[in-house]
Amino acid sequence: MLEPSPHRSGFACLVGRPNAGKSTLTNALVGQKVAITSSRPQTTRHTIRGILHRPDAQLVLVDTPGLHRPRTLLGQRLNDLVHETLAEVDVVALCIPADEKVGPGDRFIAEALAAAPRSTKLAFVTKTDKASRQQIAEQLLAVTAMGDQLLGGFADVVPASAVSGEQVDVVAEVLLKHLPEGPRLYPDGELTDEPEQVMIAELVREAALEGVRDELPHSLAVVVEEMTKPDDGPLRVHVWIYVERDSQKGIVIGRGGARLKDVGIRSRRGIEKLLGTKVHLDLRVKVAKDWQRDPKQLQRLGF
Ligand SMILES: Nc1nc2c(ncn2[C@@H]2O[C@H](COP(=O)(O)OP(=O)(O)OP(=O)(O)O)[C@@H](O)[C@H]2O)c(=O)[nH]1
Repeated sequence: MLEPSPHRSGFACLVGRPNAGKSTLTNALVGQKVAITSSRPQTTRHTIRGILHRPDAQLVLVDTPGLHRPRTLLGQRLNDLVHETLAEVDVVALCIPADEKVGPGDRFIAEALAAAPRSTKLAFVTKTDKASRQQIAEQLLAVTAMGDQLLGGFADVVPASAVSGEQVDVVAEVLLKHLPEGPRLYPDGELTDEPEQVMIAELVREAALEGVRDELPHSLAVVVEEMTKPDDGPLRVHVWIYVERDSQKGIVIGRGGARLKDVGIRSRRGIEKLLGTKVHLDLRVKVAKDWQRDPKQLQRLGF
């Protein structure tokens, strides 16, 4: 009789430039929307874990913010978070889009990975649906060469598309293959250990950012102030959206409050789906001046 293969478990983390497709790939791997995707860079603020369950393995995916050169205290905090995460995980995968040349941003991150000696390093060439076969082949070579040069080689380099689903199964297999032997870390069926309130805040944040100007992503923080359940009605969720300036408050609220109303309708749908119950959502917009630079405010807003 064949010996059953040992159970594997551990943590993996996808890193890469802003917009490299980390959140979308995380969602494709876990099969549920846990991380927040947006066509704007640098929207992933929290370390969000998705869990991949297999009979013989369990992978805990940690989705970090994009590693970037910090400009503000918030940027610095995000980078610290990334470095802490990198030092702790078993596998780190650098995501590089198939349709964009390997550049200084990718090399900056590869060098940061070299400073985390414990973990296995992989590379995923993402968004292959946007590139020709020729482009993908060239990108695989370029990424492999960069790995050889900067961190002694990637253990595996895999092309995939989270949008078409092509090769996502291979990405999962490769991530699991490099995990150490170990027991189950979480019960079956658990997809994320993010607190509900953080996920609710992220849903509102995503809706509030949809279709607005470029400087807003870094100037917006969302906090769930209170959740109450009256006997005779749906769950009431009170959420505050913080902006830095009055002008930004105007953008979020929109003419006659139309935009905020729309944000409320769209995020309420997501929250109801997440919680599986009817929700009354109360959204308020507040100005917290220069919150990105103020340690006290950052702490209050959960950073
Ligand atoms: N065509 C295509 N688009 C993709 C794919 N994966 C991601 N995208 C798009 O690329 C953009 C960025 O994707 P994200 O997953 O948010 O990227 P990210 O690396 O998590 O970005 P940050 O949170 O800014 O660090 C979004 O508009 C996605 O829809 C893919 O496989 N194919």
